[in-house]
Amino acid sequence: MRSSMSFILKYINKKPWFLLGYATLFLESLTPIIAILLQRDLIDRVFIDRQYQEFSMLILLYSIFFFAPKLLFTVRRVTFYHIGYHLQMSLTKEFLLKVYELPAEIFNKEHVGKLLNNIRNDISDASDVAVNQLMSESVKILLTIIFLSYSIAYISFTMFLVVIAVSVIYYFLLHKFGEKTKQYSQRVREEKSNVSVTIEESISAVREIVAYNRQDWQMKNFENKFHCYFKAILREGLYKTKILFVSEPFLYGTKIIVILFGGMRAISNNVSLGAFVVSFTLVDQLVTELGHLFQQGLMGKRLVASVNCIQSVMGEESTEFGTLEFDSQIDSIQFRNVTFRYSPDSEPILNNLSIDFPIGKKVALVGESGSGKSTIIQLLLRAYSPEKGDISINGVPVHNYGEQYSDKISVVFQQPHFIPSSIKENLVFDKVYQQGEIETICKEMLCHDFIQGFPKQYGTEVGERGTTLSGGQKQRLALSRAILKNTEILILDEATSALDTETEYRVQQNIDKLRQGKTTIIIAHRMSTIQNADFIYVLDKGRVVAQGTHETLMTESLIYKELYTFQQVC
Ligand SMILES: Nc1ncnc2c1ncn2[C@@H]1O[C@H](COP(=O)(O)OP(=O)(O)OP(=O)(O)O)[C@@H](O)[C@H]1O
Repeated sequence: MRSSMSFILKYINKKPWFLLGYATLFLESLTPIIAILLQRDLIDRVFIDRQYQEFSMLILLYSIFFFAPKLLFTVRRVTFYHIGYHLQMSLTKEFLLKVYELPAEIFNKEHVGKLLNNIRNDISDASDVAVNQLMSESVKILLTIIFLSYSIAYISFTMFLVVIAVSVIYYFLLHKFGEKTKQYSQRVREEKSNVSVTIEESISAVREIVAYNRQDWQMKNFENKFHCYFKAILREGLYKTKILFVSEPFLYGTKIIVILFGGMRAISNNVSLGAFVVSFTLVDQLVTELGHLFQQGLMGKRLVASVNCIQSVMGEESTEFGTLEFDSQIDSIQFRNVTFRYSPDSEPILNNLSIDFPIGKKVALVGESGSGKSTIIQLLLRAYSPEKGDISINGVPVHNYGEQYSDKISVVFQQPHFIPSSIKENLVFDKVYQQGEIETICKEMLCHDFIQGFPKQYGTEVGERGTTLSGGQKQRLALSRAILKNTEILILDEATSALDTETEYRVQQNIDKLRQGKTTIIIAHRMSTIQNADFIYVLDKGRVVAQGTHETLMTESLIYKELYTFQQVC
């Protein structure tokens, strides 16, 4: 638990707030005990010794010390919530930054739903348990236990020894039950995460599920996952009940011992009636607080489980990029003898592949589905590293460049993503462009008219994944975004596949005009899209099998000719 706490502490940036929090917490722990101790004077001096003149003063003091903790509790809560929310925010930010740095293969292993679950549940759970429970509530309980023990020792040392014995036994119980509790908690987390993943998938694939009438199958799938989650919760609950079965009788047994022991001493006049009543109240309170501390100990195990889940992502190795400045113009893009596979036990996708992308030209990659075209793009975007060979720009391995690398390349995929914000925001991101500049590009990409057709025009909100737009509209918007960025390299990976042939032709013409003299790499199954490229690479099973212009390939490459003629026939 110590390592989990030190992990959390790294992200707390509101340390001065602790001062206020702990000052109120100190007073909040002390004041109720003073209120209890005042009861002894109330009984012994007012009721037994009949000093009635002290009655009103003692009642006033009692009321103050009785009500003060309620006020202090509110101040403490607000203070620690403040710390907790800031912790949650900085931890989430760090988590997201880490996700951006992760190598692409993580997203194959770790489901996006799982990552979302980390953000939604584990981070908020860890922040809440660490700050509001362990740093606040546990410290308050510990302080209360110390004050109570001191007060008990002051009244009766023998009772204090009983209390010590109870504490020691509690400590061993916690040790015995703690590890198992952590395991049950972890299991609940995993099952909950599986349920989240299933829900996330059900919603993302809603169209396919309805179209294929798979609702019942999906519900069954969800039921199975939920059943496992429920079973995990049940097991955790049963275990918690088992803990209560052991700890509760032990608590009540202690109270009975104190009544017996204290009562006998009061009967034999060894302690005053007031001292007996107060010491019993103190012990009663102490035993309750020990029970709370025990629960906090189990909470600590919950924290460890949450932190473990967060660390499983935060602990992953980030993709290592260099820091090399990238100010110069691009004059070469080379793949040299590149071999690549997605996982060590699978077949290579690219086989000793060498490509020189001509600079300032429109270059196309064609080949059958699965021949490795998109993989080449992923490697150029540095999402993966090759197993063998080099990928370099201006003779420097691409991984050596720093952040400026991404300013050199823009990319449009077949299914572009948008942030839930306005069309304009999605076009510019954090860059500043004149409205006229944006509109000119949008006109060229044939999306200005449909944007103007929306009631809020460029201020129209697009939902997550651009749900308010059609497939073709999304692609044209994504093209505008990329063209606006005006990078030295533009990659279009099936970027116009959702457009009808005529619109695609017009958009392509305009891209060619705007990208004159700049490097554009294009992948498309529709041969008419790539036909006018300056240079075409034909791929087959991860190798370049032919290269040249459309005219030369039609005479020299059987594969290319077949791809072309087949589409003409269809
Ligand atoms: N993330 C991935 N993890 C594992 N295998 C992958 C991954 N992406 C692609 N592959 C595999 O790599 C091979 C090449 O895929 P790639 O997407 O590069 O081909 P492509 O030529 O672009 O195909 P298409 O024209 O259908 O888009 C395929 O066999 C595919 O199954």
